[in-house]
Amino acid sequence: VTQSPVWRALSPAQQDQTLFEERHLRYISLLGKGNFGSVELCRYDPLGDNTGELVAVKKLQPNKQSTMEDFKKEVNTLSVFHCDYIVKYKGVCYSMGRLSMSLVMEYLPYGSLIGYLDSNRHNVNARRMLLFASQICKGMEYLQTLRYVHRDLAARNILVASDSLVKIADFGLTKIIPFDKEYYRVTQPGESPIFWYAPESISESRFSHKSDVWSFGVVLHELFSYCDMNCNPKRLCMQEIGHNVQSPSISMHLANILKNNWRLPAPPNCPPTVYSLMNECWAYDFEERPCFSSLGNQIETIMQDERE
Ligand SMILES: N#CCCn1cc(-c2nc(Nc3ccc(C4CCNCC4)cc3)nc3c2CCN3)cn1
Repeated sequence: VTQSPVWRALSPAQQDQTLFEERHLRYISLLGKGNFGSVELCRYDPLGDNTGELVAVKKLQPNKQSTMEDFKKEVNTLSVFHCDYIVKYKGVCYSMGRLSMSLVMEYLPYGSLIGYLDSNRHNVNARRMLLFASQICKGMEYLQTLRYVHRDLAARNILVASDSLVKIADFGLTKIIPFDKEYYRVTQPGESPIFWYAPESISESRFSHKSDVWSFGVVLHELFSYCDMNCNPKRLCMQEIGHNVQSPSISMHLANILKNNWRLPAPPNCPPTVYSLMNECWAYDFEERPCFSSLGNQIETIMQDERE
């Protein structure tokens, strides 16, 4: 279509396929809400005949946590990624005369890993979980080649494209590591998902590919727990810390129990090889943690054994 005479007649702005006109975005339903804003299911229907494509539109809720500046960074970050295991950027939609903007992405029909595993627990076996884990690994390996740290790797931010494909989403907290350092130090830790954080991230706000590896270990735990809310990482950590402990000393208590070598317990029926992989990711010293490429190889090996 982009070489037809009709197309050639359009102006460059009209040919820009990453620009979505608000008047053609038809709201269908709410897909997710967070401290970032909200994600809506819309149909982009310029012909007005319901033949348009379904898209996921993330609208920014400017609040104390996330500003328009952060949102623009998130849009720019996502727009440079081209990877089968990272949710696809489609473009932006400006409204109120460029005063507000929305991020348009591919719509993944099965939602987040949390809802999917909870409702498909009987037909998702260890092999399929390892397939998902290896895809997340490949996505993280790709991010690492571009020097990005995700900083919010968690099952809630993994989306399910089909019964055999998951993708990493939500790059609201993603940072690029400066060329002369091996880590990123955050100044203003907002709403921090500390139960997915490595010890050095909790106590020094220090983030690196190795802190993403720690979070990947927690995602493995969520996977093999079928994202059961009764044994999610936050609940298990709070049980250990003591439910009566209040913020902000929770992070200090969490840092302490991790320093004393407490770790999340093995999920029920979790293969011992998978639990030891989690514990490799949870090495206290970040230099001892495996890199994503070695994690990917180990997962492939375990998948072979699971097949036999
Ligand atoms: N990550 C992150 C946190 C923010 N967030 C992202 C999305 C998102 N959801 C989908 N798809 C989606 C979502 C839910 C359902 C159902 C599940 C059953 N209950 C009813 C709803 C179905 C399909 N596709 C996306 C996105 C972003 C790009 N493409 C939602 N929240």
